[in-house]
Amino acid sequence: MNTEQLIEEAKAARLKAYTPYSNFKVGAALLARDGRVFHGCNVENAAYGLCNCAERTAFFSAFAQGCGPGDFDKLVVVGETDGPIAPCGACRQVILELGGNELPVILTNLKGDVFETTAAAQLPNAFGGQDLKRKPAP
Ligand SMILES: O=c1ccn([C@H]2C[C@H](O)[C@@H](CO)O2)c(=O)[nH]1
Ligand SMILES: [Zn+2]
Repeated sequence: MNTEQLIEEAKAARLKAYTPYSNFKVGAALLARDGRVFHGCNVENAAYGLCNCAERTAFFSAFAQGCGPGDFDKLVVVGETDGPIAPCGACRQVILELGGNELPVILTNLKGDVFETTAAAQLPNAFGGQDLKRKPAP
């Protein structure tokens, strides 16, 4: 599956978004190394803090269907933004740990603007599992 096809998958995922509060629909398509494509969309809730973004929905769906960390080739995210969508900080954290440093991340919009980056580039100086072992000796 090429990037253009994965962008179409992300647009299809976006149509499944549940956004009665923001009316801001986002779609994600996550390509696994084995060729499977996992859709993600944002799913909102009247308790606003429980809203889940498209990016995290895609990763959590992939894990629920047997994928593990680093099992992915590419992530596409599409929003209805003026320029390419910018993932929130929570998603950048999850994309980095579950997708791995080098995961290509394609950010786009409905007009066809595209920004190609990587998981690590989207979250400099990230907190990670390694930091949990960096406590000073008591
Ligand atoms: O990259 C993004 C940015 C925002 N949202 C969602 C969260 C919320 O449902 C709505 C408005 O922030 O858009 C995503 O799903 N992905
Ligand atoms: Zn997010």
